[in-house]
Amino acid sequence: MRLDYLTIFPDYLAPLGLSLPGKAVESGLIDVHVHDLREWTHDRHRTVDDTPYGGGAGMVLKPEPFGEAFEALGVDEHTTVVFTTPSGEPFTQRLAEELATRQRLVFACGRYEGIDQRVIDHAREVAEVREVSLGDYVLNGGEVAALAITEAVVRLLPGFMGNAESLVEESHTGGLLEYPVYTKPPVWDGREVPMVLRSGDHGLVAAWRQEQARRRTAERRPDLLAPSALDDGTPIERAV
Ligand SMILES: Nc1ncccc1[N+](=O)[O-]
Repeated sequence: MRLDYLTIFPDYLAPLGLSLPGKAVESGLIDVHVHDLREWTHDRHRTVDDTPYGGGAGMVLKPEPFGEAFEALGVDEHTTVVFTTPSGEPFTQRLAEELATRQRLVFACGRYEGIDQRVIDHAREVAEVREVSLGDYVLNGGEVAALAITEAVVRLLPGFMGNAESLVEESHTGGLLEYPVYTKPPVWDGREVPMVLRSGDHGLVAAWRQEQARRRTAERRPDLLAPSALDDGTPIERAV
């Protein structure tokens, strides 16, 4: 998978060379390119933003640099352009799984009051476009969201996580939150590991974990259990 990032703060995406994504780069699983949007400006001040038509506070990112960057990067029908924006669709594990099937992602990171709408309209004519939000809060820009989405997507790529098994029982994979986990020592701080987990009875352990996952989900995320108004009747997969 090739990943390109368009940003006015390229240093913000430096972590892409570390931890999980870094390993994937070395192994050739992903090909990462971070681009400073100002590469596609031509004035002395390398201007990327201007005041909003219609008035209002703040600045809007101009369309020309993005248009030239998409052209230079060869954005086409084989590309998925991800605009990270608070007005986007919510980022979920399901969307991560969908993006993990794409051959190329180009992240367009907004800043200030956002990107001129014509950039998005133009991109929709030449590529697949997803406007994605990390959550219902306002960050200063889309770089943090691009990093988070990258990590969630890249770790799903076949052959990326050393132990593919660890991808199976995770929060949000089976529609429920993950059960509590324990490791040695058997007693710590006067607290014992639940005996069932040390019973060696895999059936009992699985049942206990399923119950813990359902209880935790009911307490913290009842929305994951209640059929939503948008429910099309597809049953929610249960954690194994
Ligand atoms: N929440 C956000 N705030 C600003 C820019 C991008 C954002 N996001 O979630 O992608």
